Amino acid sequence: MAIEVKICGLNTDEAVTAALEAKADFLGFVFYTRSPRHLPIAEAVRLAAAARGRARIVALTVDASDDFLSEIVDRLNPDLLQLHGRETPARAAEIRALTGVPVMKALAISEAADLAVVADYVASVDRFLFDAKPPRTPQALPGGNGVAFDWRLLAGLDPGRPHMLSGGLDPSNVARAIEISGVGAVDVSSGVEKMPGEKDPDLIRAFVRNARAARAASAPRRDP
Ligand SMILES: O=C(O)c1ccccc1NCC(=O)[C@H](O)[C@H](O)COP(=O)(O)O
Repeated sequence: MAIEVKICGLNTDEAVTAALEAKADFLGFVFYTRSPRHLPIAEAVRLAAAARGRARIVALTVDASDDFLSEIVDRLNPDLLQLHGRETPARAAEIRALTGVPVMKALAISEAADLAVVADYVASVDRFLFDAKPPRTPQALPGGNGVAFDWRLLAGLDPGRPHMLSGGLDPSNVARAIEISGVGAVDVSSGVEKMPGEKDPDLIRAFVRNARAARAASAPRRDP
């Protein structure tokens, strides 16, 4: 079964076109003002128009308010909400009920013990995104830092929901990351950029190609 690929932090027509032509499965738009990938909602709506029906549209937020989430959902109509902050299981369930949109909870991983919270979230979310812990620096973002974690921690894991691996992936390591972790889906942001916030179409194409060429060790769960 083909590996699913999400390209996150898209912010130009050129990058969206590259991701669609490469047949990425998910296109992520970041709504977080501290990020170099942050987009005003109107710009995300414009960029996402080309993607609708060709790839799933993901809206990434960080501890967003009900009002902001409702505005994103009303205007962008995303297929998935990526929760990349400190949202609790109760808050994730609340957001899913409020918006009616499936949610993917990002969990920061550096050791096996960090996976224990999966059980707390499983009833409240539709997908998991396993990402690295951000560096402990004042300027670090909650994600998109280009930092990897030990992919072996995910080998053989069944979190009860479809899951994606992210954190420090790039075209040169994505196939190995898939083979070691056994995941059926991967997510990338800074590994397909020339500099923070500036996507490189060639790297996007190479990432998708190399991910699809990897030998998946396990059958991925599908949908939503
Ligand atoms: O990308 C951002 O700027 C960002 C900001 C705030 C929260 C999350 C963010 N990105 C999350 C992603 O989905 C990234 O794709 C994921 O963390 C992997 O990033 P990278 O290691 O740069 O590939």
